[in-house]
Amino acid sequence: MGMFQPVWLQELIGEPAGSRPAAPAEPVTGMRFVPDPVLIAYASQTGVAEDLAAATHEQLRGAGVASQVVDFEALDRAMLESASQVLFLVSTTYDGDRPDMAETFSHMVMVQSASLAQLHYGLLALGDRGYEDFCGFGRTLDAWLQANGAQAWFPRIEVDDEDACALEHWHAQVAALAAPVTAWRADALSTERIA
Ligand SMILES: Cc1cc2nc3c(=O)[nH]c(=O)nc-3n(C[C@H](O)[C@H](O)[C@H](O)COP(=O)(O)O)c2cc1C
Repeated sequence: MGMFQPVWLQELIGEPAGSRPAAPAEPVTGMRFVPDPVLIAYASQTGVAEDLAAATHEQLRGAGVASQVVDFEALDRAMLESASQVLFLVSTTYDGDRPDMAETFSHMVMVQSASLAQLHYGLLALGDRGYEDFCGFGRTLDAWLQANGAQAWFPRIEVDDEDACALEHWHAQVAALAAPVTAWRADALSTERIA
């Protein structure tokens, strides 16, 4: 085979190991929302995750991204299997347990498998390092999502006692996901003006 293979052929036949320098690992997809509405799902015991879900909803509204807030009481497998992008905000209570509003979801949905290969998500896990099982429910939920094929946009963000840095990191990640949407809309608008 000559040196100048078309790219599609190189991809088809592959290349011997070590024939080109290792490329940096790339995420499965870009860090961006697609133009579907974003589902914001929260599980909260004392209201912190609920308030953060509302703040995230406002943030997306400001960025021109449609979103819908739902609590874990209303969340079911069918909703997740038909969603393309979800932001989860969940706390841990009792001894590393889920909030009460996530009880049915835990017992009915998380004990089974689901088809979540189409799902991209971000997860904010609220907890307190003073408890033995830090962010227990957030970690269990994350493991279940991944085991069922869902793809995280970024590693789970864990929040110790409402730590401001971790919360800033969450909002920055949401802004990064929304930025291309905002840029795309601005671009479409300017194209319309020119036309
Ligand atoms: C009774 C009680 C039990 C808790 N148990 C845990 C726990 O096991 N692990 C943990 O990481 N955080 C635990 N926390 C901390 C909460 O997860 C944290 O305060 C969180 O911000 C609460 O969010 P929420 O208001 O949305 O429920 C507990 C808090 C309370 C009041």
